[in-house]
Amino acid sequence: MSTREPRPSPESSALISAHGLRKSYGRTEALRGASLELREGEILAVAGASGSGKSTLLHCLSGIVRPDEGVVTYGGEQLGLLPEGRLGELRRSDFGVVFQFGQLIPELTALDNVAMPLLLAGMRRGPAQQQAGEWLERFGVRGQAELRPGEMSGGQSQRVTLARALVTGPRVVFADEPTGALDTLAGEQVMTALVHTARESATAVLLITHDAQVAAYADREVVMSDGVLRSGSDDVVGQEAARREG
Ligand SMILES: Nc1ncnc2c1ncn2[C@@H]1O[C@H](COP(=O)(O)OP(=O)(O)OP(=O)(O)O)[C@@H](O)[C@H]1O
Repeated sequence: MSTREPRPSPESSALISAHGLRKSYGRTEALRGASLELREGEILAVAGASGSGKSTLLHCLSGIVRPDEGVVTYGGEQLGLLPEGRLGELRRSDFGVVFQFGQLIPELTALDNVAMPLLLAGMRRGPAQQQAGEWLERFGVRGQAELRPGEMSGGQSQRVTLARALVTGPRVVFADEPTGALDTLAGEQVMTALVHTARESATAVLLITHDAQVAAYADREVVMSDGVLRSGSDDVVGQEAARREG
């Protein structure tokens, strides 16, 4: 369904790299020199205690928040140097985001929610709805196409959210506790659907979770602790370098 060009294998170099990220909110240092790499097609879990800085990291990597210090590079471009317009374009075309809940537009049906990013990208209504329907099918929620978010279960609603995040064929999906509000079975269905689709389309996934069972779906896991990533050999090396420089 994606029209993207073929890309190098998942073993190739970093798609996104972050080096020495620092971000404070008032006196709270949410990030204190975090570095990591996400490779093409890789599923990377970021674990860590509540308040350790995981969501802030995701916001910096996806260009939602600008770090106070440090560099995020995506596909060779430094996000910090991009004008707001280009950053917005990149977020719409190359990045998909899935949060814990509440991202769907409550007034729209599941079908229209999933068609929305395609309409924003300039696709006509008919083809956008057709493509949205195919993505609902893929995530097992075609039967819910005409329902609004308030009329669906949490698991169904999250699968619609995944369809919406993936419908534009992003190269990276940022998922912040995507199963956090679900029971075990619904969580497993959502993770299976996400991982299957990501593998099929070689989409990289940055997955934030405190749940070891969810992290087990990833290729690799790093742990955030007090604003730095403490494990994962590549990342530790990056942080050591950032500390020496900083
Ligand atoms: N917009 C904000 N304004 C003020 N403080 C913030 C903001 N965002 C995050 N923080 C603070 O920064 C720190 C890191 O928060 P962050 O949400 O990144 O952690 P987290 O590891 O994702 O936590 P959780 O697992 O509970 O979601 C926390 O102390 C938090 O209170």
